[in-house]
Amino acid sequence: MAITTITTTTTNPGQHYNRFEEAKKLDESKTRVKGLVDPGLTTIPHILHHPPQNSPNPKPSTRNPKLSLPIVDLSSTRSTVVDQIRHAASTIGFFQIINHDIPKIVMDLMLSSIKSFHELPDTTRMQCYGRDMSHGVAYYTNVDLYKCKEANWRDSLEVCLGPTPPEPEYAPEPELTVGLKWHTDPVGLTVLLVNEVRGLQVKHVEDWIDVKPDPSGLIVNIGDILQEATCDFEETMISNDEYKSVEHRVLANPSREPRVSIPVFFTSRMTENMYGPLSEVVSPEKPAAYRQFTISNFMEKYYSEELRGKSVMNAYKVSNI
Ligand SMILES: O=C(O)CCC(=O)C(=O)O
Ligand SMILES: [Fe+2]
Repeated sequence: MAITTITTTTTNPGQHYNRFEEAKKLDESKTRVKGLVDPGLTTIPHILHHPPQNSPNPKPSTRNPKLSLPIVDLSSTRSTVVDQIRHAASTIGFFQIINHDIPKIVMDLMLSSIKSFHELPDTTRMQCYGRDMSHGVAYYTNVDLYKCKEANWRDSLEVCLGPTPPEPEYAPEPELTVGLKWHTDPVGLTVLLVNEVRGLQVKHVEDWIDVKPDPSGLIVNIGDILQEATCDFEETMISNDEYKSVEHRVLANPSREPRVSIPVFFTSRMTENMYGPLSEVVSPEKPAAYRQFTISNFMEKYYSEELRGKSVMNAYKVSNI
């Protein structure tokens, strides 16, 4: 793994700090960002300071004050649902689904069990800390801790659910987050369950839309690689810009109640198969906007950098070759 040392200036001119050393200290202490506030810390370490351009809009958008995520009601007729999803996927790139038949009690139990995991005594939880996904489970603070300039206020429990689920002793638990830099998801589709603590924002043209989650709904967003969920996972495509993988971020959580989110990422296997825009979405008027790629190459590229908007997708644009 390539590790980059980035040294930046503190807010006090003239003072420097070694970002890599601070990242290493945070990682090796296994305290995670939650562990920083547990003893009652009132200031945050420098590594978590973001420049103003990463900060949230101070006010809601004045251009589009009413913008919100489209709702797709899964109890409607199939053709209505298909039309609504197609429209949402090709405009905002995000939508909320309601009437999905997942009992509310199951959703609440998922959220509360994740919260309980993150609240386990340090000694128990620290045993799980690590970035190695070879057993299908990892638990760490900041996926790009050694690559990013500024760290996010976010601890994650990552579980690989398929094709081989984790061994039983590694209990699957998704993740808790209270702050995430703007990014797109390097997957086909993300289905997201969040608790009542707000924070998710979605970029639409020049605005950041505050997502107001429906308590019994699920949020869905289009990822960089749009996937057709066939049984053998072979039919993968980029929709040639027809569907939008949009930038989103999570604001730092000012409340005492932790923000819990459970994103389930649907993606393809890491094969050497070549993927690219499907022939159905390519025409003389709309030639392929992306070159062919392998999922493993795409993922390697994505995780070799810090989380950063659409930079990886753009690297595959035909116009950028
Ligand atoms: O926590 C959230 O609401 C969003 C999480 C997210 O965007 C991600 O994990 O990719
Ligand atoms: Fe995301």
